[in-house]
Amino acid sequence: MKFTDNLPLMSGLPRADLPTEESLILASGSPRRSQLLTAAGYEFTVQPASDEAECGMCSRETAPELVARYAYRKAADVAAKNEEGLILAADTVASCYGQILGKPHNIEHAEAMLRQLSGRRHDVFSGFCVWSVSQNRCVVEVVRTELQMQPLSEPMLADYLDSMLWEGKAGAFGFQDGNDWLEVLEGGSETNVVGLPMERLAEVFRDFDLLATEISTEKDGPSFSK
Ligand SMILES: Cc1cn([C@H]2C[C@H](O)[C@@H](COP(=O)(O)OP(=O)(O)OP(=O)(O)O)O2)c(=O)[nH]c1=O
Repeated sequence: MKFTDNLPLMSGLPRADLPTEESLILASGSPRRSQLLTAAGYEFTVQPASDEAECGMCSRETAPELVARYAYRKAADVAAKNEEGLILAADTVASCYGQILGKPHNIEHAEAMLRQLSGRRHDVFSGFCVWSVSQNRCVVEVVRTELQMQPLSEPMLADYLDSMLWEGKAGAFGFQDGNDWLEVLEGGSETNVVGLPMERLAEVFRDFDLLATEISTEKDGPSFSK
């Protein structure tokens, strides 16, 4: 089987007007998030958050709580460096039977994650934060998508590990990398799986005035449970 990172879901992505006059700043180094925003027709600059924004895993934290907290921290990190701007940050993890799977550290870690997911249902959660520096208000949202991974044969697993496409991807897989190895069961946002739920993002831009809350002084942002 040939694997390529090709984001087949690029047409017809929803786009909404930005809720403030500020320029959009993507606080993420993820190439997928840039590609999705570009494909939807947004203009933006990229300022990845510093690595420290994504640290400190709490043992009792659920996957949606974690991605909400990281998205908020990444947005806060970049907001602190800008006098104005509409900051967009996100974080994505996979979750399988309560275990949170982030980005693999190396090929052995990637293999262990893929063996764990093989043939199983699991969830992908993306949290995102839209933060207006001029208004000092933000929205944090989390979207869940449930997936079924086909059982991976040994040659398929070896091919995918050799391709190195797992690098930098939560759960060590790219939804965009295979042909039919992953099926969406519920929460049908394919863009959510690859790092940014474009449908919900457009709604949040549209309803920002209603949804946004004052930025608190709390380092990890508003408590989030879903
Ligand atoms: C599940 C899945 C994740 N991913 C990617 C999206 C994210 O880039 C990455 C999860 O890591 P994140 O920590 O969410 O993002 P990042 O490190 O790439 O970028 P930044 O922290 O600067 O925002 O996994 C895919 O590309 N395809 C998939 O199917």
